[in-house]
Amino acid sequence: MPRQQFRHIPGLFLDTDYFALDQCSRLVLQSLALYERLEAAVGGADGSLETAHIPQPAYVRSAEHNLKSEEHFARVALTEESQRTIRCEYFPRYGEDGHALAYFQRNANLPDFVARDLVPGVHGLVASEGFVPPDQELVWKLTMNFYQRVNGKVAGFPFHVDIPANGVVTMIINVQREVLFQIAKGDAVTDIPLPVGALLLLSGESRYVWKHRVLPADAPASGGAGAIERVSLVLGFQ
Ligand SMILES: O=C(O)CCC(=O)C(=O)O
Ligand SMILES: [Fe+2]
Repeated sequence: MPRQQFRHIPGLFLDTDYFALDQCSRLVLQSLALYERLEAAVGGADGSLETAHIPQPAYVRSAEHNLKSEEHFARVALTEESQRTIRCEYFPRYGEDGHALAYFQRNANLPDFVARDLVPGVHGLVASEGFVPPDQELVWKLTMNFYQRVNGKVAGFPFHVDIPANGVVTMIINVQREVLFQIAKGDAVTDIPLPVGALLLLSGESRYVWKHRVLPADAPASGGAGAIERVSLVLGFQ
């Protein structure tokens, strides 16, 4: 991994070109197809959404006055190849307008394309980097983030710490659009631009103590309201 480290941010690693552009395009198409299936499954049925409490450390909550701890989700079952049923929690609006999130827990619930095209390489990476022994079986968690155009911008993700259930190590795979990622502890904020194809790995202090966010990005001139303008895939393991 031709990785970058950040001397003052323990546990953070960046590979700016983990995936080639054609691999990213494929992952975007596969993610968008899945998004259509999630939306079709919930069918605008706000009434049937359940409530989840998303724990955040007190220092994140007090700094982000508008941060809600309650989010609404639907349990969605999807049929993959070979009639395999996978289940996820789908949050049609996670925190802010224009952000939808699907959360897949455990290997048996990973979408086919993620299990086939993403996890083996990422498993190899974390093993070769010494985060896990080579033969250790890992339990994977996947968050798919879908960001829409809102008021001329591509929606972002406000400051947060990834919830413990996401895994001991979390990795953001940026597949569609360059964005500005920021990571902060106290008042010290570090800007990290993520190009398409980047993999950013958060472990240790950077994962559990520092908070991070993705800023809204400039939206392209063309493009309809409601279109997904950015997808990110976040993998974690336990
Ligand atoms: O969309 C991104 O790049 C960041 C996503 C993120 O921080 C998360 O899913 O926890
Ligand atoms: Fe995050």
